[in-house]
Amino acid sequence: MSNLLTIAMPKGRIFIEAVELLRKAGYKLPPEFDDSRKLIIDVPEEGLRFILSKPMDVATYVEHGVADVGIAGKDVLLEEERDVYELLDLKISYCYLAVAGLPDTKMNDVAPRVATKYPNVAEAYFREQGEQVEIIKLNGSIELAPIIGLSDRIVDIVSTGRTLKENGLVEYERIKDVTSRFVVNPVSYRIKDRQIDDMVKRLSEVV
Ligand SMILES: Nc1ncnc2c1ncn2[C@@H]1O[C@H](COP(=O)(O)OP(=O)(O)OP(=O)(O)O)[C@@H](O)[C@H]1O
Ligand SMILES: O=P(O)(O)OC[C@H]1O[C@H](OP(=O)(O)OP(=O)(O)O)[C@H](O)[C@@H]1O
Repeated sequence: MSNLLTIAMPKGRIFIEAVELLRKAGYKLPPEFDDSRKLIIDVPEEGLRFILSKPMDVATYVEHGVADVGIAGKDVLLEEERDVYELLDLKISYCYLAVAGLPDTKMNDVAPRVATKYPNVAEAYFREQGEQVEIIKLNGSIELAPIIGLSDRIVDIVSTGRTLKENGLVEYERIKDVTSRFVVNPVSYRIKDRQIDDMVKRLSEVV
């Protein structure tokens, strides 16, 4: 195991906010963070190794211990239920999970279909509502599904609401608020408790 604390960072929209937060917490991160294609960036002066992964994969790296800690969306943690400790709500990348569809439509009585990138979240939500639905897993552009007749409803992320609006869809129910969380591998937390507690403390002072 490396002496550096390895942190799995989500590429994409959370990345910029997460880097900003770390800098606010006093970590000196080199300019290569802001414009790089590198997937592993060591910052030995801070005792840190960053690995840059797809947002959906952060908790996988942390669960397997190849990253000690990570920053992951609550949506991903709800969907995947990984064996990681969620130590801090970083309160960045705010959005929420919602059920949406075409306006003024009812779900099909027979085998209603729900398209989503979050099959487990959607399944659990409709089960709780006592509705049996067929889940159709998509990987993006979820809003297409009801428009072209692939599904009756979608379960997806809403932030500004612009994507729903511009595609003529409306929100039916709000499922869960989502922000990014600081997650930790349980074994790393035992072995590198001092480094991890220090990071949690510094981050919690700036969230
Ligand atoms: N519109 C949004 N506004 C704010 N936060 C969002 C939004 N969409 C997603 N998020 C949050 O950001 C995380 C990463 O979303 P992003 O769209 O960058 O990932 P992705 O769709 O998995 O990546 P990619 O588009 O590269 O496949 C999500 O897990 C969620 O927590
Ligand atoms: O309410 P808004 O501010 O419009 O944001 C919501 C949109 O953002 C996300 O999509 P993303 O941009 O990640 O694209 P994707 O379709 O590839 O998932 C999400 O899946 C919605 O489509």
